[in-house]
Amino acid sequence: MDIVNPALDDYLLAHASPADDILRDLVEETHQLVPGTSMQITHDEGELLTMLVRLTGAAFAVEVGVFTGYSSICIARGLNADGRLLACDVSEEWTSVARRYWERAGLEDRVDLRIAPAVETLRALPVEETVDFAFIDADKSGYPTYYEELVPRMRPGGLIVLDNVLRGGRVVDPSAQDADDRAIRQINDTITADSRVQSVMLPLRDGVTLARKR
Ligand SMILES: C[S@@+](CC[C@H](N)C(=O)[O-])C[C@H]1O[C@@H](n2cnc3c(N)ncnc32)[C@H](O)[C@@H]1O
Repeated sequence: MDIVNPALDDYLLAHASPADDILRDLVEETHQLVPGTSMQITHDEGELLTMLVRLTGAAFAVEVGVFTGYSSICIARGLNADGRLLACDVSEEWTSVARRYWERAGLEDRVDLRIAPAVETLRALPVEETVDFAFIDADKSGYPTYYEELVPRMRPGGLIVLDNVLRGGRVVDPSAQDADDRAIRQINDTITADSRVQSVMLPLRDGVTLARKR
């Protein structure tokens, strides 16, 4: 199911501030490494992340799901001067690409990569309100857990962004019942009912939720 008319999707993509050579090269290399992949966020979503990180004045950000590093570059670029990004993934192979591009973008000192199941990395953080910005874009069945680990660690006014919350429209297809479908419906309903946050779901690409801690 198209979330947005494909022609309008192209138009939207063409009307975000343009990507630089680093991001363009990363897209090309990623598609050579994983042909046909849809895992990488698109450029307009990346611009949105950088803008949101800047708007929240973030100094400490957490990313769950690095892959080859597109979203981490966008987040790290929005951090304030001494900002830090804790980046969680399980793949040495994919994040080795990310490391090269962080270096090329001059961001390697800002990113702390942890190769481990993200739930372990998140649970190892003190339960204190220190996180300014978080982006969740990893295994869909983990979203409810990642969200619950992050909310108590977000500072008031901090923002959690979740990707793929529409699952290509499967959220409104009653016959779509795999574990990921159920997890995404669960987290969408949880966030809507969660008085700790103010939330809105955007029909950008595969659906993006913004949840701001009150
Ligand atoms: C959709 S991709 C992330 C795309 C990335 N945000 C980007 O912009 O290119 C999902 C990533 O989550 C990682 N992942 C899957 N399960 C994970 C887990 N349990 N803990 C941490 N990362 C995980 C995968 O290795 C993969 O790199």
